[in-house]
Amino acid sequence: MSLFKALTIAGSDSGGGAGIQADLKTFQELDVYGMSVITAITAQNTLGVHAVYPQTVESVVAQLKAVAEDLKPEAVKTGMLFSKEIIQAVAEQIENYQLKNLVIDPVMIAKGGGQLLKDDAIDALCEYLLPKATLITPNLPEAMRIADMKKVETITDMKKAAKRIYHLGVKHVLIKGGHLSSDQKAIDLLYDGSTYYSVSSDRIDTKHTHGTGCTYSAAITAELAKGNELYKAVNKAKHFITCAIRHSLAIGNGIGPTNHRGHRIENKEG
Ligand SMILES: Nc1ncnc2c1ncn2[C@@H]1O[C@H](COP(=O)(O)OP(=O)(O)OP(=O)(O)O)[C@@H](O)[C@H]1O
Ligand SMILES: Cc1ncc(COP(=O)(O)O)c(N)n1
Repeated sequence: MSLFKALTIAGSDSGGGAGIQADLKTFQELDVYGMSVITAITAQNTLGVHAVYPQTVESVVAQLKAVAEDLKPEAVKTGMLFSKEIIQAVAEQIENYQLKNLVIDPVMIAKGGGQLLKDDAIDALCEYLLPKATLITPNLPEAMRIADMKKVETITDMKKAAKRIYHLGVKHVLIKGGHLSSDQKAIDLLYDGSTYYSVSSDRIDTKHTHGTGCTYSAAITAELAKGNELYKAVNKAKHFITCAIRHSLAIGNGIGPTNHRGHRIENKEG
């Protein structure tokens, strides 16, 4: 049996619910061998981000070279990238090693508060990384910033933002609807430059949604690593994240994490 490999380039969440930790748990659950390049260490728990310690560009490049030269991932995702210097270095190495199936989760602000991408880094993300990517997965506030719109709050806004982001050079845009009003389903909108696809689930009534975006983009990356085409990978990942939210964990005193074993519980695998 083939063993597929996926790489996450992201920040560490000491609380284990988001970032590198969520990504590696997701890869493991989906039977994909996981590797990591750590861009920043955060001191974080369910209540928020206490401190951010960015890695040097030298450290990020060394980690990426070590993985790319030996282990050769079939798919790669980026999460917290923090600065324009790190973004530029990551983009150069992705080009250098011709890494394919690139998924960008443009993480900006943590759910509990805490800036994970500097304001002056958004332009670098658009200029250097988007043209190399198979998919970008912004939530509504991130879509608003990247599309340079005043608001993204409705499905109509999401369609307009997706088109604007597509024209920055990325192959597909998936705008996540977790932040839509709470009486609406959890509708995500996928756009490939010609057609809009709705990827939807019932909205689950829980406050424990720490790491939903990281887990979702990691699941898409794992499914791409296994050779699934994009639309199928997104649909499989939507099932994975919905199970993870339905069985999310009420641990800590704030916003608890999703449960990466949720899909097993629903399949009665224990
Ligand atoms: N309450 C919910 N019930 C069901 N699905 C949800 C809920 N909240 C979010 N989702 C889904 O979870 C996925 C992640 O979307 P979301 O908008 O929460 O991302 P995000 O804000 O980037 O997450 P985070 O910043 O917490 O990592 C999407 O598929 C979204 O529709
Ligand atoms: C290292 C890291 N990466 C990403 C997130 C976003 O996740 P959330 O918005 O659920 O806090 C985070 N909190 N920490």
